[in-house]
Amino acid sequence: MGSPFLLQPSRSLTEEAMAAAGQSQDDLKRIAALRAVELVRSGMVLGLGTGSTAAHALDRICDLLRGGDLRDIVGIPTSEWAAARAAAANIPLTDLAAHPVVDLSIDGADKVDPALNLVKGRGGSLLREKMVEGASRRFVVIVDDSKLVSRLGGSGLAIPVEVIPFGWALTLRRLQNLFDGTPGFNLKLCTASINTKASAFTEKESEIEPFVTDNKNYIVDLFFEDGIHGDLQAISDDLLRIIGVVEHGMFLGLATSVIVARKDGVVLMDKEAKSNGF
Ligand SMILES: O=C[C@H](O)[C@H](O)[C@H](O)COP(=O)(O)O
Repeated sequence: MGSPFLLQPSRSLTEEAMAAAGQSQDDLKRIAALRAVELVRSGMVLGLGTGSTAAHALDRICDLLRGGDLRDIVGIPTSEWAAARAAAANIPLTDLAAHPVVDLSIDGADKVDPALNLVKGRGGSLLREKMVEGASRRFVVIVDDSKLVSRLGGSGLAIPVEVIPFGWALTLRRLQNLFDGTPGFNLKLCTASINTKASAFTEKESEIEPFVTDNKNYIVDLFFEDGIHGDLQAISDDLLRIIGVVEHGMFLGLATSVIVARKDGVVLMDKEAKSNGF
């Protein structure tokens, strides 16, 4: 990994641990975000993440631009939310057509497993996130330690799958069939379309139908009582083979590092060394 991306602690671990003690979850998100933004250099093409943790990174980038510590940044937003937030912060925006290679993406995650596989998309923008972060030389994930899991798909949190409204009932049945017989498996469709925070879930097709009336894609949630067992890549391939499925929220092998803010300090997980205290 090249030196521009080397994570150097800005303060001692002890000092950071003291600062983190007694902090709220949002404070921990901010701490992780600030550490990630230390990797941003003038002139970079940045992937701008979505969600409450990424918001702290955007705010910090904005402050650095305002203070003249960063210059010539262009950002590729991973959602309409990120675009609006970046525009308000005067971060110039671009897209993957103009910049097919992104220097650095910084984004939160819903869950992170020990191999740095992620679940993302609970904020409703998994497709754009996967496109931008998949095109990034480096993808740094920022989380508080509540996001760490031993296995994806458990902890009462679903794997979101984006589907198109056309033929939705057939797509749902195909998804159901894929995991038929999997212990603890349950499937629900969010009663909110893509790019909106899910507000309710339902399993009954009669309740789903009224919501599938526009041309927006929808999120189907796959619940696994005890997490996903088995080969995640094979499951990903099976999901993407279902016609009507656009993308899913498992981000496998995309994160280059994860910055975890805990009450006792900040931990870096990266591909070379799975869990380095720093
Ligand atoms: O679609 C949303 C994104 O994947 C978010 O990065 C993810 O949901 C984490 O969000 P937050 O930082 O708000 O917990």
